[in-house]
Amino acid sequence: MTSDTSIRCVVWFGQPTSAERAQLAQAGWHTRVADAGTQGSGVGIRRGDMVVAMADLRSAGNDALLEMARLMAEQPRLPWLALLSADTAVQTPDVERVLRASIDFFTAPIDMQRLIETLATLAGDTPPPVAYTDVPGITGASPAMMAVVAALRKYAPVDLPVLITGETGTGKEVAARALHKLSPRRDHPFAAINCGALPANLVQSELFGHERGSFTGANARRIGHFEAAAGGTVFLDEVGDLPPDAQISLLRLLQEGTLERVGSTQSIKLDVRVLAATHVDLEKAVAQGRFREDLYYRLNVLRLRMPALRERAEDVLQLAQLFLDAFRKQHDCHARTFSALARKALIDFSWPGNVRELLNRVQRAAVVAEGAQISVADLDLQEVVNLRQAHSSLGLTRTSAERDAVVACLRETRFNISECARRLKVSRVTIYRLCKKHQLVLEDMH
Ligand SMILES: Nc1ncnc2c1ncn2[C@@H]1O[C@H](COP(=O)(O)OP(=O)(O)OP(=O)(O)O)[C@@H](O)[C@H]1O
Repeated sequence: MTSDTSIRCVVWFGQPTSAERAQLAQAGWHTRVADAGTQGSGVGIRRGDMVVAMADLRSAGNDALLEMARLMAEQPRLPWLALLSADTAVQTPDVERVLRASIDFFTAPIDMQRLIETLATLAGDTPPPVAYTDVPGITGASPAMMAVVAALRKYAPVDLPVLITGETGTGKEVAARALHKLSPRRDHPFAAINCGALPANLVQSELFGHERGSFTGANARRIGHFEAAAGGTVFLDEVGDLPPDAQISLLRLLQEGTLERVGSTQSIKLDVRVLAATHVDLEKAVAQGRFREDLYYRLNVLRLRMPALRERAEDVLQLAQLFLDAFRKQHDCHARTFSALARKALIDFSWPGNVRELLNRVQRAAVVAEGAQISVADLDLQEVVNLRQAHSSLGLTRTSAERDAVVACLRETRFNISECARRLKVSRVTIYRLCKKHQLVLEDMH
């Protein structure tokens, strides 16, 4: 974190041009030129300063390059950026090492605007991810999330039950809280109850309360969660787990707006809005007789489906950065961003545990990451990368086998396209298409 007195400094290993220095100064960055060979770790970093290191390879000779790679290995906590000339040989091992250790790289002519934007991101200046100010807790700008936000705005002021569906960790409770906060009930209580976690013999008393002496251990009158939330909203998570007697009581509350405490026959009038969530197929539970059909219709007046994270890949990076930034505010952690490979893995992963899993993985990665960027290994997503590589090498194998088969058949048929098509059991047009795809020029092959 930077403080008011901290400075923003680019420690430049190499030679910045005066125009580059001037533009950085204008953006609030002080440039300190350092010599990789002599300065090593003594770059004069003050605690609290925001420092970014620049590995300028544009005119670096072999020795400077080696020094730079060594320095980067020694200073993994510094965020490094690399500058390349148009003819830097990027495939050489030393340049590769530098690029791997860099958060980003820029090729001459340097796009100073992008460079300054990157510095601002590293300093934490980027505007927070799109968080809908009037829809608290909801982040994401994907079309699927926009649809959710539109539904939340529409449903919030209507005093009817909402059935929220979606896989585990998709944000059903977040959506329920948003509905409450956007509704006229916002100044009254919000109670979230996981029906699956209530002890079976106490569900009725937990939800609707009990009178003194109504069962063994009921030493005093107790009001239940519904009464405690009077005037507000009750969110019933895993509503499909409610036992039959609690289903009847809930139906009565929804139909007549009344409840009875366990051990009492007195009806109590109550004003609460009920939101319910399920990650199981409630229709199936109705068909199997495990859930009352009349209650299902009462709860399912308005329906909201929370999309799985894999359906909104656009949101993954935004959420990941949001979770990392939030973690950094609370903990001393070096990680500021994600490596390019880690970003790709985050997008490619299927996220069976949805947003909750993303949050957990990012927090764990932030703890274990050694440097400024979170790697694939920190996220424990190495398998995703391996799978992608396996797919791409399978693709390459298929492509080269296809090319070989076409070339062999063309040779055998003495470049008779009709005969080749007949033997490969494809049309003549397909043979021409395959020749084009594999860049086979028929005249060259004779
Ligand atoms: N759109 C979002 N923006 C920011 N954080 C989110 C979002 N959606 C979910 N989260 C976070 O993900 C975690 C899981 O969300 P939540 O508990 O609402 O999921 P759920 O669908 O109710 O899960 P379950 O079915 O397991 O009860 C929470 O920490 C929540 O804050």
